[in-house]
Amino acid sequence: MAETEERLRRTMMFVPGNNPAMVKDAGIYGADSIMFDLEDAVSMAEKDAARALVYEALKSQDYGNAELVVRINGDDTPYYHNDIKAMVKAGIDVIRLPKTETADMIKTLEADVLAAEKEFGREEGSTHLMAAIESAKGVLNAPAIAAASDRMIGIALSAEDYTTDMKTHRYPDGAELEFARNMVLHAARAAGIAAFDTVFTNMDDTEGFYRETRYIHQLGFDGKSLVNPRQIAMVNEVYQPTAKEIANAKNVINAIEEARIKGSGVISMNGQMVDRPVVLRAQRVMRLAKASHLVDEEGNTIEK
Ligand SMILES: CC(=O)SCCNC(=O)CCNC(=O)[C@H](O)C(C)(C)COP(=O)(O)OP(=O)(O)OC[C@H]1O[C@@H](n2cnc3c(N)ncnc32)[C@H](O)[C@@H]1OP(=O)(O)O
Ligand SMILES: O=C([O-])CC(=O)C(=O)O
Ligand SMILES: [Mg+2]
Repeated sequence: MAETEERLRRTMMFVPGNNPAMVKDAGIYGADSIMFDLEDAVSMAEKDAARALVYEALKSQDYGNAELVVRINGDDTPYYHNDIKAMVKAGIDVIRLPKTETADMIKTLEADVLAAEKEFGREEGSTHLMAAIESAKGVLNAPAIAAASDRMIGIALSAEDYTTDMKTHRYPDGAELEFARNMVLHAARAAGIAAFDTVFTNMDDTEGFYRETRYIHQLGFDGKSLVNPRQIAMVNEVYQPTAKEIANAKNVINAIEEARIKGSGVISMNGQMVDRPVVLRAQRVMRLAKASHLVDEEGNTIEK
């Protein structure tokens, strides 16, 4: 992937760090990002064993092109420093801080990660960060959290803890999450990083999962945190562009290329103005189409 090209992050799947079979096989399902969990999926008694298991897996398993993320334990726990050290030593791509409430928490994490990179001889700055927003305070501070470090690649809403903090619970229509979703999304976009929607935990409610995914796709989220591999294909299906969107994107890209050759940055295509934002959207559609195996590297439609 070219350095400047935006990475697709439609699916970030939680994998309980204390489950050897799940940790071993996590790469076979095609998630864009695999998120090993050392926090709430792991009981206190298993914290050290889970950290060791994930460390060994990162050193020995091949997870292909998936981005590798770990959700560490918070800085108010005795596990936080050991989690950071082990994961940086193992060369994790991204550390996800749970229950992030302030920009200072990210700045502290950044300093701790830098110290670990120096200690274990890893390239300084190579460990990226993301924050999970799980409380009213976190939501209100989301813009500062998202902009707290150059290492930040995204912020995620975590609705299970958030609705508990708000003294409510999750409803099918999601009205209780409207403000938080919009805050997280705007904070991410303003900082130029990715926005992730929260998990959907009722594995039997396929219709509800599709409804929620279509909704967050419409809002503009990059993707969702997931708890089960069966959810990956459903998210990809919602995020894959339609044949009409792909055809239109190709026309836009061809038209702007012709305009560029003629020395112009804006042209009219079937009565519609085509300029930079339209081109950027078209390029994103083509990236999604490639990732969804609907077109090849050259942009030609793959016949099914
Ligand atoms: C609020 C929060 O903090 S959420 C984040 C913390 N929670 C988690 O991490 C939970 C992760 N998810 C899970 O543990 C499970 O998916 C459950 C408990 C939700 C459902 O479990 P099951 O009903 O057994 O799932 P299912 O039958 O779909 O499993 C099918 C296969 O996928 C595997 N699998 C299921 N979930 C995962 C996962 N998250 N990661 C990797 N593999 C998984 C199973 O091991 C099984 O593999 P097998 O066919 O080789 O035996
Ligand atoms: O990050 C998530 O979506 C899962 C989580 O911890 C929460 O909802 O509290
Ligand atoms: Mg949580």
